[in-house]
Amino acid sequence: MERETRARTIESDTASERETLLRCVDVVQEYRRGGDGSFLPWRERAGVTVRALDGVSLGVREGEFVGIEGPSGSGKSTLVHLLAGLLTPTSGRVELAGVDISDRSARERSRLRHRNVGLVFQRFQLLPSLSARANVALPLVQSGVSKRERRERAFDLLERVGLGDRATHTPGQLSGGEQQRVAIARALVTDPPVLLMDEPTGELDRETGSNILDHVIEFSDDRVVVVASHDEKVLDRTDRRVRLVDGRRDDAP
Ligand SMILES: Nc1ncnc2c1ncn2[C@@H]1O[C@H](COP(=O)(O)OP(=O)(O)OP(=O)(O)O)[C@@H](O)[C@H]1O
Repeated sequence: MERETRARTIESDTASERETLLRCVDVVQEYRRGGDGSFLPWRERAGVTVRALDGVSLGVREGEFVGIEGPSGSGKSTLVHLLAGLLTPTSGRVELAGVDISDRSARERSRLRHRNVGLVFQRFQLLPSLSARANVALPLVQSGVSKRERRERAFDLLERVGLGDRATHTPGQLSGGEQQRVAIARALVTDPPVLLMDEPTGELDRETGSNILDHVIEFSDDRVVVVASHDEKVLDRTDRRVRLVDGRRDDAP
């Protein structure tokens, strides 16, 4: 469906008809230097926090394709990681598919993420020893889908991103753009209600990037898609943009 038509359809729905599948309220995210909580030399212990997000709120309804824009270091990736439950906020609340995940254990967040979220990262995070098809099928193993169905669904997704003839190649035999397309196919294979992407088109040429976005837009019709990007061609195709500057929203929410 064309962007304009979709935007009108969404506007004409009432709030109660379209569920807010993703929400964060007043989230603050601070990192210690070293970020992962690793040991710090005593001299560095004082004043070592970086406030990456400073009171950000956002709600995304099903059917919406939302872009997150902002300068480098403004907190875009951090927000995507929080919405995916890969991080828990220093303060504030994150809800995924109606569940408050802010204080859930890592295991529970992982379970909710697996059920609800497809993720595409800046670096593709494919397993180097597996074929493209096995990489795409991987999330289905955890879901208990039969081997035959896994292969079929993975192959179907690879065809949709234009890589049907590369199904048996390993990531090392694929270009950066092809690996990115494998990563996008893997994010879609479980048919998740929420798709989160961090700079998904960085490695893609204009035409391939545009084709991939066509798939994503089709996919977003009754789901949530959030994309963090510097790419105007991507942001132009979203329903709305959220702008971050220094960890705060700089648009009119
Ligand atoms: N693991 C970490 N440990 C410490 N600081 C971090 C960590 N991750 C991000 N930061 C800091 O948090 C701030 C926001 O980073 P983030 O990666 O979210 O920004 P971004 O908008 O995605 O940037 P880019 O567009 O360059 O990818 C930056 O100041 C960054 O240096």
